[in-house]
Amino acid sequence: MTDEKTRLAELRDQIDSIDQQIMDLISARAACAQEVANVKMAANPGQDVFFYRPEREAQVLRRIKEQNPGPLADEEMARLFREIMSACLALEKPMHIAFLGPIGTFTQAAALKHFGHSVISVPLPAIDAVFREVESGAAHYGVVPVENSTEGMINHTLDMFMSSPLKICGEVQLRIHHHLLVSPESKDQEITRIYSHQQSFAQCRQWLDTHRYGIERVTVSSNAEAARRAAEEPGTAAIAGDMAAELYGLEKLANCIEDRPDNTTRFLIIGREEVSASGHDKSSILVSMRNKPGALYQLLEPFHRHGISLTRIETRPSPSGTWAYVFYIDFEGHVEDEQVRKVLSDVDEEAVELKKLGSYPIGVL
Ligand SMILES: O=C(O)C(=O)C[C@]1(C(=O)O)C=C[C@@H](O)C=C1
Repeated sequence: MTDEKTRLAELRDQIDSIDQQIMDLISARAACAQEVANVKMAANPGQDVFFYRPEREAQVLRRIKEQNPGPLADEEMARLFREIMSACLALEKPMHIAFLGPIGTFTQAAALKHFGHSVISVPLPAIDAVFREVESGAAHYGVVPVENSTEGMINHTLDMFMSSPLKICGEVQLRIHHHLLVSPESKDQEITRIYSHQQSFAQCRQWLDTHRYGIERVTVSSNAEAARRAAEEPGTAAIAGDMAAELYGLEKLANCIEDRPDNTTRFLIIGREEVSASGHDKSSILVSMRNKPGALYQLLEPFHRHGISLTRIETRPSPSGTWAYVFYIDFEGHVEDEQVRKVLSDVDEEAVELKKLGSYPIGVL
């Protein structure tokens, strides 16, 4: 044998033996998770058992990122553990996750990034349908988009919280890369029409005006639907992401055409229960104030006084009357924290209505 062959054979023997150890350890971990499920069921006989623990998952993934010795990148190591935990949770209870579909959307990519690939993901046609599926108990959790770094808030999602009893259980951010996609048959043809979702057109406006000026742009209900049409109609293209391209066998005419290279969408995980503190959390509330001078100051002043950082404030028209407003506020901390408790009590005194939408771990992945 040559030196190369000898050395490769040695290294591959080492890899085989390490793989065996990894497998034994993953199996031991999975058996532990099964036992955790037994303990949870025994402690809550006849009740709804919450097998998925977002705060615990966030703590596990944070520790992995902190203690990762390399050479794998922290994100890569966390992704591997994300999948191990996903498989362990599926052993405890297979999770049904509703998401804004159809399959191949960025929301599905966000759902899989957050929960891993061992969940059953259920596509639904609209944001309110995702809420209803979780409210009725048909799905354990739901995933909906809430804001994009280029285009701003997704108002439909914010407005759903005014009437829904659901809680926010988590958040996940996804870098959004859009491509100009065509079917292999259309690759050498003239493109006369481009399909996409209205948000994606907005995120690629400058690129389209510069590189495909004058071509008809047709808005459809999702990027995946755009990809489906481009796959079926010769001479058309779609703006969509990698998942949709793969699903419909499309090729890239142009790669990463979003106007801002940091284009990111934030998604919320919605569920029926409150999440305990993970040590690095965020909270969301909806507040309506009396329409009087200084109302906004009165609302924000307690946050300053108690040293709580706001991460977002949005104004939405109130369903209760013309020119009345509801504020949607995200801030750092958990409702179990002393300072947050004080802020919320001060805000509650001044507000017409205060609705706590949930405290949840700040996205780890
Ligand atoms: O710690 C638990 O409660 C578990 O169920 C175990 C485990 C894990 O695999 O680490 C699995 C699912 C939960 O979402 C969190 C953690």
